[in-house]
Amino acid sequence: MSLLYTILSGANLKDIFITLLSLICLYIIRFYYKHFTRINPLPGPLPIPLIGSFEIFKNDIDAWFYKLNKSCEHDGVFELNIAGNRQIVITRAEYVEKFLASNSSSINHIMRTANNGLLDLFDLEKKGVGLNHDYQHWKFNRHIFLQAVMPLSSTNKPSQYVNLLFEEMSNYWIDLKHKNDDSVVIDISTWMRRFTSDFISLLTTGEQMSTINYYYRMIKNEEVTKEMIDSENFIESINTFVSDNQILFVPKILRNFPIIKSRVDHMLGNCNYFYGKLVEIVRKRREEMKNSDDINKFISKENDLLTSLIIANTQYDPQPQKNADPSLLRPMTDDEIRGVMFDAFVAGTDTTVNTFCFALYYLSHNPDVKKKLVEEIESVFQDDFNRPITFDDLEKLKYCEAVIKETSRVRPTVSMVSRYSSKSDKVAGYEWPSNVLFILYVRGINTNPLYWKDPEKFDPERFYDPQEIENQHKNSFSMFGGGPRMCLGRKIAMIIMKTLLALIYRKFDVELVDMQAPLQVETSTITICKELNVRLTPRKRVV
Ligand code: HEM
Repeated sequence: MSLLYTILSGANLKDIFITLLSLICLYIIRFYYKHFTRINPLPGPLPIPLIGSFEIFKNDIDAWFYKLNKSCEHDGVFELNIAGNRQIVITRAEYVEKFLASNSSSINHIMRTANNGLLDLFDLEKKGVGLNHDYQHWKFNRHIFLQAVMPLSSTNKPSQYVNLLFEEMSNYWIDLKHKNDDSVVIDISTWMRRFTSDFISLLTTGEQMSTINYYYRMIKNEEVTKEMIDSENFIESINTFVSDNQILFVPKILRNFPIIKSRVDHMLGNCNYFYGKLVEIVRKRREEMKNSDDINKFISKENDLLTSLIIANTQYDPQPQKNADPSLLRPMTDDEIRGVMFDAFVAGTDTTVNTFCFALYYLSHNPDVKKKLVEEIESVFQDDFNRPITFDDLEKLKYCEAVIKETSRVRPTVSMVSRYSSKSDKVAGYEWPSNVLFILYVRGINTNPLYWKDPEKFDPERFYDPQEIENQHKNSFSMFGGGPRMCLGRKIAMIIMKTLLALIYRKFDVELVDMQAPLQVETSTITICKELNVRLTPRKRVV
């Protein structure tokens, strides 16, 4: 330090300027030297030092990927540079087996990111599941999360919650309709964001937040309680995290650059608030359990996620694991539970909202598909259009499931899945060293004409007609990823979306307010439906 001071104090401004300029030039020369001598050069835009491509500052990264994918003519692999990191983008089904298989071939690519960004600053490097970069911690958290969530996925509970919340929400919609008009116009994406937050809250804690109620009261200009405001702030913090989480991957060296610093600081404040709330919830439940005079009531496979996480590997665990790896057999700490709860809220809310909104959009643009869906719903519920939808009903809603899958094919909410290699490996026909970031461009594969006829056409028969299902190319469709990092909430997500689609089309005629308007989307790590205005008209027989 003192040497630097001596040099600087003896130098004039011009010398400092020349030195700085020389250093920058050297850095640029080194950057491009490394770029042009890189291993396995692939087509892709020329990167800018430190930044990579300016497109990362745009709101819809997916639109950029989609365009690049087309211009690379479906060669199956191209490359990009984002924030100084080289990324190999895969768009062929044949090449993704290595990452998405459930066998040992995917073990070389188990991490999701390079971890040269700010994960540790946000205390995510060793926490939770989704962004966890520490193999042992990830394995433990994933094991316990899976153990807690899977039993719930085969009970009636998730459908019950959807029925309950839909009843509340649809009553508000009916109340909001104009007196002289039968219908109501709403931005369904805003309502559904609250719906899924209230749902995940019920699923994880057994307690409902009040965000649907808050939103209704805001529209009606009615008084809101402190509890409602707290719920709203809580979901606001989830939205902030989801919409700006690319900031976690900014290289450490850029952390204090002017615009980046304010975004990082804002996100830090947001995460601290979010973590604080979650820890509060965990501690409160522990306290309730400790003070309960009947601890046995907590020993159930139908527990909410939080209770299951607390009792996992304790004497109260209803499904003690005997043969598992010993490192997986300890109880979780409060901080670990907080990390997993964080994942449930972040990974479970926006993904589901957006897939649901996209389904409404495509159904409105495809009246024949909508007709077939409504016919299926009518055939399952016959004349009883008001009874709650059960887990058993969902089994019969096969076309409904095909609609959801087709929606995710043409417009996946998670359009990119990443993997970071820990060992050298052959991928997409090239030999790669370790520490390479691969992006499986799901939307590119899902709409690749090599595997799909008329790929842009919305046609749920692809997932309904047994012949079409039989002819599907392996790995040509992925909605929930695959292999050891496959989505942990996939079963619950399907339950929510099927129940919701059946409930809404059973009760309302759903139309887009503006059929000419394109989908309003924005992609950070997931594709978000920013707004979707629909007109809901109660179906005659149920009013
Ligand atoms: C339509 C709804 C959903 C979609 C499309 C979706 C999609 C995905 C995808 C593509 C991944 C990455 C998988 C991979 O890397 O191979 C993922 C991971 C994950 N999802 Fe979901 N998801 C949805 C709903 C949910 C829900 C409701 C939950 C929780 C209740 C959830 C929890 C998770 C978790 C914890 C991970 C991280 C797994 C890991 O890294 O090991 N997801 N999801």
